[in-house]
Amino acid sequence: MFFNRKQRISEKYAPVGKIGEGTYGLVYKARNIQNQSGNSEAESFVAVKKFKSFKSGDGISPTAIREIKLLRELKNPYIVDLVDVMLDEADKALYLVFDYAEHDLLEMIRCHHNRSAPHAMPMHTVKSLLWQILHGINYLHKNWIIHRDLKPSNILVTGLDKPPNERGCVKIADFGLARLFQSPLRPLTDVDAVVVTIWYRAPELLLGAKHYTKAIDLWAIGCIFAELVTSKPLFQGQEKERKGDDRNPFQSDQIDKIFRILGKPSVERWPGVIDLPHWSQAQTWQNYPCILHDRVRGLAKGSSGYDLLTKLLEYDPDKRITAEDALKHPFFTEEPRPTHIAFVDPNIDPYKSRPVTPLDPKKDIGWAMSATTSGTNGQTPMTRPMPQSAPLFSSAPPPFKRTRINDR
Ligand SMILES: Nc1ncnc2c1ncn2[C@@H]1O[C@H](COP(=O)(O)OP(=O)(O)OP(=O)(O)O)[C@@H](O)[C@H]1O
Repeated sequence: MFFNRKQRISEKYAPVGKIGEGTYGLVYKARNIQNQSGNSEAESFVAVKKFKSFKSGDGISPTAIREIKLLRELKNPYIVDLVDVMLDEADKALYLVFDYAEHDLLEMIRCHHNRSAPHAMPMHTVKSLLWQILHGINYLHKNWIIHRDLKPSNILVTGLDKPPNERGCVKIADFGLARLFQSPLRPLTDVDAVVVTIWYRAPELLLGAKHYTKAIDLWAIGCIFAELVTSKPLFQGQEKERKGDDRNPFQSDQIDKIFRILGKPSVERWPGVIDLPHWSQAQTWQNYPCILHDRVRGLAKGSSGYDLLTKLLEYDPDKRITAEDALKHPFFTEEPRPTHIAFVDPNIDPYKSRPVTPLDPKKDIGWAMSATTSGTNGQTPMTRPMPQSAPLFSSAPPPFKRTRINDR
């Protein structure tokens, strides 16, 4: 199924428009043409992620190919489905085709933050989103995959184009790609001024820990939980740019923002902190009282929701709650109970549809323009499913330029 059928991407998916530009490439909305055979099936959409050109001869390693295969085998209701992997011979690009989701948390939160009419996200929605995120991450962690880049734009949510019982459902995106296409501690800014947000980054990484653990995903989930409740990022540090050889500078402002809200960690509370490279510098800073309850007023101090939040935002990664234990927390057995449909009414989607930008012939080359080229001269780019040993990238592909997340 994965490698054995030769087929052009344009035979399976018709581009509709562009929906985004991430670190690795452009993302398009496309119509699934094969689903349209017969009138009975409803129109279905996919998101096609185009990874930038590969040079023939330079290669993706067999290990990376195995990992993409592995990603295709991961199936969970709360993980975005990778439905196809294709190579385009003409524009030398790799296309990953995902199931389409109408929303992401960045846009949903923005809708509640709306300056003219701010309104908090309903607690049923907050709890259902958090519960689904934890289920998806628990599944990934059980499969030994650490997401590493959890943030609101990577948490997708399905809309009304899906059947009623599949609406308002979380689909975690962008997992696994980090390990495939970036070095473990990717610089925060790259040659093309790509900015990676640090707001969801765990304190152990900020203080210089060299290894990713599952606990870093739980920290990010804690930050996202607080943001769902307040419609504002909890720790908004200023990113320090990389200079010269220093690819991962000490993000002192981000750690300062955390200390100012949670208080500075003590060695008694987090014994391992003394082994972290930047602790000697950070420990000299002023101490602050914990004011978390003041920042997350939607969760009363003695409530189960507040208790779960503090367990997710535990400084010591060894003591931080796991996804499995978080799912057993009393917060989820109290009313309102979480459901797999996060909308209050499955027939009403209160969020704006994802903006789709028209295709630009100057930028959207190859398959994205195939809808126009195929009709004229029949020269549609030849695209085929990825062969097992196909060379792609010998090293990480050049990242696309993107806007800062806080500017979006
Ligand atoms: N399966 C999908 N369905 C619908 N939209 C998607 C899908 N996958 C990604 N997107 C959207 O496409 C846009 C770009 O996504 P992408 O993951 O490439 O970048 P990002 O998350 O914005 O940044 P980064 O690459 O740094 O993580 C985002 O708005 C994202 O929500």
